[in-house]
Formats: sequence, C-alpha cells, structure tokens
Amino acid sequence: MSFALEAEGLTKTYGAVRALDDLTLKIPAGGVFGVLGPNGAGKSTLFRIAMGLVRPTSGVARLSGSPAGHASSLRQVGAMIETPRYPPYLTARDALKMLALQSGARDVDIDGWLDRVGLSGAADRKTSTYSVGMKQRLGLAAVFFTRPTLAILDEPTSGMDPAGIQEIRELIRRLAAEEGATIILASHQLDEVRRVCDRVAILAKGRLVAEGSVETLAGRKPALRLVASPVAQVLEILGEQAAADGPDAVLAQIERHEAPALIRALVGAGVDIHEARWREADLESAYLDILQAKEPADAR
Ligand SMILES: Nc1ncnc2c1ncn2[C@@H]1O[C@H](COP(=O)(O)OP(=O)(O)OP(=O)(O)O)[C@@H](O)[C@H]1O
Repeated sequence: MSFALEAEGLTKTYGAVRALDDLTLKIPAGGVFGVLGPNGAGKSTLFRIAMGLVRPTSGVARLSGSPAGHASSLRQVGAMIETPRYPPYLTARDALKMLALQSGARDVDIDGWLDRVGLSGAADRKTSTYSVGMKQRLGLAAVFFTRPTLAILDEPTSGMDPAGIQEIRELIRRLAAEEGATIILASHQLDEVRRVCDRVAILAKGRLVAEGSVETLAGRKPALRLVASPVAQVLEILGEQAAADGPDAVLAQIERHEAPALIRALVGAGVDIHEARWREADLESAYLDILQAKEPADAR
C-alpha cells in the first residue's frame, strides 16, 4: 500500500508545549482522510510539518515516500489553511493568475476552474466583496488547479452557514473523485467528516488515540430502518440481517446498493412500507467516548 502522508515518531515542541508527541500515523493514498481532535490537539502542526512550514523537533514526515519539506514533495501538495486571504484589490481571476505564476504552473485552465467551483459569474469581482463561502470555493480552486497529489484542507468550512457547508462538502467529494488526489482534512464538524471522509484519525494532546474507517470508529455500520407492516413478515424475509427496532420498525443490516432490491422484494411479498430511511453511523458519540476513554491523562 502506498501512503500519501506518513508520520513516524513525530514530535514538535514549542517551549514547554508538546504540539505533537511521538505521533505515528500512516494516511493511505487516495480518498478523503479526516483528522479530528479537540482544539490544540496538534492537527495544524501536523499539516504545517507536512507542508514544510515547520520543522519537527524529532521524528520524520514523508509525503508519498519523500521527506516533507523537500522540493520534490512540496510540488505534490496543495493546501488551504482556514479561510484563504487574497489581496483585496484582486479579482478571483487575477488571484488565480497570480497563484499560477507563483507556482510556475503552466497551461492552467483558469476559467474552467472558476466554473468548477461555481465562481464564473463573479470571476471579475474583487475578492474583498466575496462571502466566506465564495472565498473558500476560490481557495479550493487554488489548491486543486495545480493538480496536487495531496490536498490538505484545514477546517475548510469554518465560519460558514449550513447551506455553504453543504456546498463545500459536495465540492470536496466531487474533487476527490474527479482529481484522484488524496485529500486530508481537519474539521470540528463531525457530521461533515462522517459524510465526506473514508477514514479518520483522532488526535489528542499531540498523540494518536484512534484511527480507522468512519464505520469502524462509530462502532456500527449504517442500517436501513424500515417502518413496515407486518413487521413479523419483514423479520422473517430478512432473517439474520434484520432486528426489530420498536413495535413497527426493522433495522436491516444491508449494503446501500441492496436497498432497492430489498424494497421491491418486500413489496412483492405484500409488505406495506411506510418509511425507509438510512440510520447513519454515529460518529459524534463515538468521538466523545473515544476522547473520554483514551485521551492521555497528563494535562499540559
Ligand atoms: N507557533 C507556535 N508557538 C507556540 N505554540 C504553538 C505554536 N503553534 C501551535 N502551538 C501550540 O501547539 C498546540 C497544538 O496546536 P495546533 O494548532 O497544532 O492544534 P490544532 O489541533 O490544530 O487546534 P485547533 O483545532 O484549535 O486548530 C497548541 O497548544 C498550540 O497552542
């Protein structure tokens, strides 16, 4: 397996503060990886080291096998650290042109990228007139237009309203699928992480306290909750794949692609289905439980 980012025994101290404390973490190449953790857990420090902005006190970080901070690894990484800032007098188009010049990227389809992030209509407006969401979308174009193999997004939806968060979330998923880049994102929005990320790591006080797929960490897979009658017949048809969930509902442990066929089969067997809804993995409770149980006890 190849890894987009590897941290081995990574420690970073700022005076008496250990921002990272012997962190070992391997983030596989491909997909969207979430880094979670309370304020001060060390997420941004890990990202700054990956981008070569900060030197570790000890340990190593590698991007696709090359040491972080080396020219070869820097060329592969694009990053957005919180809300991007641009000189206020620049339009979005000029901001991307400037970034293309700075990065030495050639043949960048600036109009195409403005279109992909939904900014075509505002391309010639000064970025100082942009909403937070528009700045984030421009920031995503700026990360991806040089086609990095690794994109690091530090709290990409901070300060945004729910509609804006949903837009950015969909854009990130689309870019992950279309660009094939590994995306590593830090977020405090657990719902966002659950919907966007394939795998997550939880950091606390600079250490790794949990790592795995969202479903594994949440301790349960998504299940299809069917409100149906007669319930007994649904339980009989589904056998071991189902469990009663109250007097009129059943939880079916099936994969998402199996849902249409199951519903067709139940209706064909004469079952009335009043509601079918996915019960998602509960990452938030799992996150809080993990932090309570595993957070290193030594307060700093
Ligand atoms: N340049 C610095 N100088 C001194 N201390 C720092 C510096 N950068 C980070 N720290 C400290 O290191 C610890 C980890 O900070 P970091 O920003 O990596 O955490 P984080 O998980 O990104 O937090 P948040 O969720 O609040 O962004 C904190 O205690 C922070 O105060």
